[in-house]
Amino acid sequence: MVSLRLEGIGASYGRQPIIAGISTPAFRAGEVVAVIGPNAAGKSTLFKRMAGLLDGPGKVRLEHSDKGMEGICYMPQDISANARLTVYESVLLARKQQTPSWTVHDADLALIDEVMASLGMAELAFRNLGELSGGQRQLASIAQTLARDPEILLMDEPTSALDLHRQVQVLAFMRKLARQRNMIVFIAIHDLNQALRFSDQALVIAGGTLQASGPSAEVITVEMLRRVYRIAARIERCSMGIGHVIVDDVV
Ligand SMILES: Nc1ncnc2c1ncn2[C@@H]1O[C@H](COP(=O)(O)OP(=O)(O)OP(=O)(O)O)[C@@H](O)[C@H]1O
Repeated sequence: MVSLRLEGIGASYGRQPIIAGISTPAFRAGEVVAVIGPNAAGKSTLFKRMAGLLDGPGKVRLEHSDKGMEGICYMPQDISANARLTVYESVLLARKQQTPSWTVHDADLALIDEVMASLGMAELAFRNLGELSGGQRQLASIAQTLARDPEILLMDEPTSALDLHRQVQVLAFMRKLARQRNMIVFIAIHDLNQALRFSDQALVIAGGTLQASGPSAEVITVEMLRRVYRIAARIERCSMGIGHVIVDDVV
């Protein structure tokens, strides 16, 4: 089963270094990894570097991968939808871009139906992309990404435009899918309570460098919140034993 480790990763825009020296332990198939940190910390830049969209020092080390770098799929934060396609067509197109032939098989259609049903968006299938709300566009983008059948998924704030019901639906689905399909799912996310609930591991990025990594409950601590986010907070366990961040003030 696939594993991924970062070794001294860096990236720049022009001459401006944005991230540097990011090394991690190995992440394993089935894990959801929350990538957290303040605005402009370098989370999207890290994803672009991991997906091979930016050059830079360091290595993305994959082991036991069937697809190599081809299996890394990046879902960007900004999702424009100018194409005159229905949601279904856009998901099918995303699926066929990954395969050598344009022939559509029953298995392709079954996978798309399953993904759209699991995301609770079957009723959007024949709507045009251009007429969707922000949240609906985000769901369409998630479906397109999943139809590519990635081994490693890099999702940049995939729930930022979704209502609470859909946030939980999508994050719970991603966690289930990571385990079922033996994927590693990295999710850049600002909601630390959702990170505590739905991720196995967390990476904290600030100022372009790695501040902490490890099991989410060990990484998202009162001390880290003060140091990295400059907030005074408590972390209290709910009746289900999951930690919740309660913010008292900025520091
Ligand atoms: N195309 C670009 N050209 C130049 N600088 C860029 C470019 N894209 C991002 N940056 C800069 O790189 C830094 C890191 O940006 P990045 O988008 O990686 O942060 P982020 O952690 O994802 O932030 P956020 O949480 O606000 O989405 C920022 O200072 C940003 O202004």
